[in-house]
Amino acid sequence: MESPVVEVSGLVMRYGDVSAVDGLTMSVGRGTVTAVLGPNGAGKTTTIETCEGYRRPQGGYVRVLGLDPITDGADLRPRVGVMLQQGGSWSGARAGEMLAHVASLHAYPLDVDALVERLGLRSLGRTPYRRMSGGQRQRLGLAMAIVGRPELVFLDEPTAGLDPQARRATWQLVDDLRDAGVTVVLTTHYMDEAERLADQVHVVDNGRVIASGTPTQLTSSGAENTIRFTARPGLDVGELALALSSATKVVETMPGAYVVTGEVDPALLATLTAWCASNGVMAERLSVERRTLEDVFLELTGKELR
Ligand SMILES: Nc1ncnc2c1ncn2[C@@H]1O[C@H](COP(=O)(O)OP(=O)(O)OP(=O)(O)O)[C@@H](O)[C@H]1O
Repeated sequence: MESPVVEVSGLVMRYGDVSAVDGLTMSVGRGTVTAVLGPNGAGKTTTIETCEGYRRPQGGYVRVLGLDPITDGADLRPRVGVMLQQGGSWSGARAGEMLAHVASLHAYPLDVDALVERLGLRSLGRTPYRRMSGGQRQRLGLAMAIVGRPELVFLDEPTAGLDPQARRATWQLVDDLRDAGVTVVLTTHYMDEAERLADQVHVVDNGRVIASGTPTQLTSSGAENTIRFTARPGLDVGELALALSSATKVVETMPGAYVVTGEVDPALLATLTAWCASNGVMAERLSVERRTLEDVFLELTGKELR
């Protein structure tokens, strides 16, 4: 099997008495988009910053492109793009200048002008960094992370605080990176973003990975999904439930409104419609509702605030 692009094994990180990362293990395959999700303070940023070589593991190890991010930092820097949660630019610098500077440090940079256009940074003109809005800084940070055509990009909350247009532009850019074979590791609090972008999701809580999989695997594993339909009131829900399977529940929530919960698969749907047909029932407005990644996330990490 191809070796992972990022390998984190048993990582332990503490800040004084605070355990930030507690034996975290995950790997990232080449050319994939991986989302790291977790509540505030779960240890995502600490883990990513360790992969970027900003922190030294206190336990376990981290390999990036097969190298040690600290001792092999000089080899890794031209190959890895980094977008930090907090900007990282000189207060007087202008977007075009910053990008041109970062581009000049790389052998085969992207076209700076095209990138400026793409991320809507053109209108900034001579605006210095300190006067840019949060979203503009964010977009500049993203541009700086990718201008050097890296093989691997770390994006820490790339769309936090962005307006819907900029969010979509960022998503498109991540899609393009994947198409170009670039490996992307991102953290996000937007579950729809993870669902939309990620090939692989790792859910982190209390400094450990507590679930991993594709968004579809996570939303369908052991899933209690739901079918809703309307029909004439007073159907024999007990008999219907029996016809479906022992683990399925059927409830008439209001006269004529039915909710079926259980492991919803194609066979169950077929049995349901067959039962309706043989009982002369016209099921209307039938919909299958899959759990969202947000539902799964809240089930895994609980609902209380961190
Ligand atoms: N420099 C630091 N000094 C002390 N404690 C820190 C420091 N950085 C992080 N921590 C603590 O380590 C834990 C993990 O923080 P981290 O920033 O890695 O979490 P996160 O998952 O990225 O959270 P968020 O989603 O809020 O960005 C938290 O309890 C945090 O308070």
